[in-house]
Amino acid sequence: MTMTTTVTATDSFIDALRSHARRYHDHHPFHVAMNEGRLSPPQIRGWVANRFYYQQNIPRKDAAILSNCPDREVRRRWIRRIVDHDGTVGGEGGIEAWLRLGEAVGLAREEVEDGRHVVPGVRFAVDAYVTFARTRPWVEAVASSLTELFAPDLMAERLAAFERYYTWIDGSGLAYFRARLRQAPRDSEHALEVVTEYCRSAEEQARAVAALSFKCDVLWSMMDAIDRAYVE
Ligand SMILES: O=C(O)c1cc(C(=O)O)c2c(n1)C(=O)C(=O)c1cc(C(=O)O)[nH]c1-2
Repeated sequence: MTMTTTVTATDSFIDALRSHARRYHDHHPFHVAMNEGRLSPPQIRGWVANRFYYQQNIPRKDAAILSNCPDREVRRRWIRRIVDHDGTVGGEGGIEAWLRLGEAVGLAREEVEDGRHVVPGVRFAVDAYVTFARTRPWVEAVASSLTELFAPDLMAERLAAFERYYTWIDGSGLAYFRARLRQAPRDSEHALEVVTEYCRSAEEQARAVAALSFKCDVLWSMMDAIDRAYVE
């Protein structure tokens, strides 16, 4: 009886999390235009340069989670995310791969790294995500990473769109997205294990769901700011 009740509560919790797919940024008009091949080279460049600010800050966000997390088993797996983005030596890691994407779309490394193209709304949204991870309970920060449940479908669609429509971009520049196709499912599976383990009460589960809503807002706000700067 207790068992059945627990399973049902966990299932509806997972459903509530997964239902956020509806609010994911793949539905944003800018992403829709990107995946339909309707963006110009300057618009693609604007997106790549702005998204770099997100990439740059993901390891700091994950380090904030590590610093707040008392569970050694969780830390052992979570630390992998930082290594994935930073690499361990020069020339490796997701941030480097994103810089190469920048080069492939015609942006000099320096102009991506120094953030000169980053618009205020993107900076504000990314900073809010890092602050959330620093200041909220670590399990909520883990829950906020669960947008990655929805990322692989978008990555696959994006890869196909780039190969089909944006043939002016050298295919080697897309390595970042290929790597995320493997990493995102592994990461989101772990994050889902953690939140289902730690969020048992209705209140804890509601806070996890709210954290994921917040993160959907972060991603959506970034797209709004990019859209405003390069499309409208
Ligand atoms: O391009 C995208 O649409 C997209 C979305 C997300 C996401 O859903 O948060 C991430 C990424 N990419 C990504 O590359 C990445 O490394 C990443 C880390 C995280 C996170 O919250 O910890 N999300 C994402």
